[in-house]
Amino acid sequence: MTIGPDIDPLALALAPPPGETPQDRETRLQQEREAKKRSDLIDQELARQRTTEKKGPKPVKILLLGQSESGKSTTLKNFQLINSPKAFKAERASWRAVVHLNVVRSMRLILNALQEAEAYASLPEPPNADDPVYPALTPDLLTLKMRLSPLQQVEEALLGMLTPGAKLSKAYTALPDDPLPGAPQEVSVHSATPWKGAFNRLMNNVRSSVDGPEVNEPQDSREARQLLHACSEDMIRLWVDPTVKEVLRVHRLRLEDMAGFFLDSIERVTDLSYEPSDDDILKARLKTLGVSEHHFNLKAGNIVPQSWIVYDVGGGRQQRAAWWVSLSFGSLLDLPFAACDSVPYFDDMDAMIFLAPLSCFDQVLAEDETVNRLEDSILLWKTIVSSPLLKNTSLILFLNKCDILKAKLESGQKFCEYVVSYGDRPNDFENCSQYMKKKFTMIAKQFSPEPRGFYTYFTSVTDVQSTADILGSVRDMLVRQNLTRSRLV
Ligand SMILES: Nc1nc2c(ncn2[C@@H]2O[C@H](COP(=O)(O)OP(=O)(O)OP(=O)(O)O)[C@@H](O)[C@H]2O)c(=O)[nH]1
Ligand SMILES: [Mg+2]
Repeated sequence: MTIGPDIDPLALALAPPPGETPQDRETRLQQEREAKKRSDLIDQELARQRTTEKKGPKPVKILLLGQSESGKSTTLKNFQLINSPKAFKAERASWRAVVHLNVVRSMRLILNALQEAEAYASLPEPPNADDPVYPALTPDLLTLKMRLSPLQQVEEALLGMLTPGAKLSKAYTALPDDPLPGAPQEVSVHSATPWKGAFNRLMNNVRSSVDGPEVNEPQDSREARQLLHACSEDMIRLWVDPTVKEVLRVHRLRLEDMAGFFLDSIERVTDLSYEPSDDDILKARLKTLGVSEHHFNLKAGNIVPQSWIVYDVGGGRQQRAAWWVSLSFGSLLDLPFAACDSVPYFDDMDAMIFLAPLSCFDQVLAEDETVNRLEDSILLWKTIVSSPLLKNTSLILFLNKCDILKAKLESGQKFCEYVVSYGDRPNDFENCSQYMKKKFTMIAKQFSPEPRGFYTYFTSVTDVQSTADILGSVRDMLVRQNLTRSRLV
């Protein structure tokens, strides 16, 4: 057959074969229907791939876990410092307010201890044998105490500016052995409250000038800083006073071991031109409530930037109750306090960084003074590694606060008095830290439902450089892990 100009080749190709029987026709139509179905499926798959490519590859998800004050938010700050330095810098004004709140809280703890010493002194009867014996307060100290009363006003003003959602956590009152009603509490902020944004917006119109660092600063903020600056000398006098040191010793309050300690830098941090350094920001303490997610674009070597999401949670006892719900039911977002705008699931995490502060071997929980902090960390670790929901999540263990552990051991604090199983091994950092590493590793091996990636680091996450190195190797390891997983898929 020849094809002439009046013959459509397509119609010819689609035409039924000559001499087709009804049965042949049915078979042919059936085959055509199946071919169409296959073609539609391929089209759908291509469309899905195009959408996924537009959205970019699946982000790497990391969950930060650990008890309160273990260093989760400080680790997050390191992520921000490395990966979003501009945003980190832009938030300095907010962190300055937190540093100031930390100073005020330390001061109020001292004033509270002085109050107790005064109350004991005024008792008509001599105290019982096991009552604390406080030194007599000098008239000079009583005057200082009175002169520092405006600090409460500073605290209220700073809190009010940071966010109406910020509140004084009840947790602090449980710290001293016998807390007085009205003891200064720890400042916390709910992760649902965009506190840094709110404060920065307040400061938005602030511009630098030769007259002062921030001429358009809101009046409340300026007044709070001026008041704190005016109290600076009195605060220093109070902090270095030998009677105060003795009162604190009797009160068993070591402020220098507490989170957010800035009393050795009062003059610097209350200066009117003070800008917090990176180290100050890492040291500043703000208790986390709820869950928050933070997005980063990370670049490793020649690999295209990868999107990472880091989840920070509150580690207090009450906050943890919610983790258990998540470990049982999956979603963090179902929790009443969650602040995430997408739905994060524990079982969808690529890795979990668990922070166990080794230095807390001689401390008890703020929420329950019958519980040793290190023991609490070990139990928490056991529960988390046993969770079936996290069985595919790589475990990254940060044995944290190594700087404080070293200092404590060097000052003669005995590890074996608190960790009895440590026995008569040497009381030095090398041996104590390796002992704890073995303990945590054994639990991970024994209680993990399935074999999984497990990496341990000795950390001091307030140290910017060493933490940057560690987070760099965590990043490389997760990039490799993801590549291996995608090849396997
Ligand atoms: N010296 C020292 N201080 C640390 C270290 N890690 C954290 N800190 C300090 O410990 C305090 C508590 O750290 P955070 O990161 O706020 O603790 P968190 O785990 O987020 O606590 P919650 O929000 O209550 O769950 C902060 O003042 C930190 O500066 C460390 O390795 N060394
Ligand atoms: Mg936190």
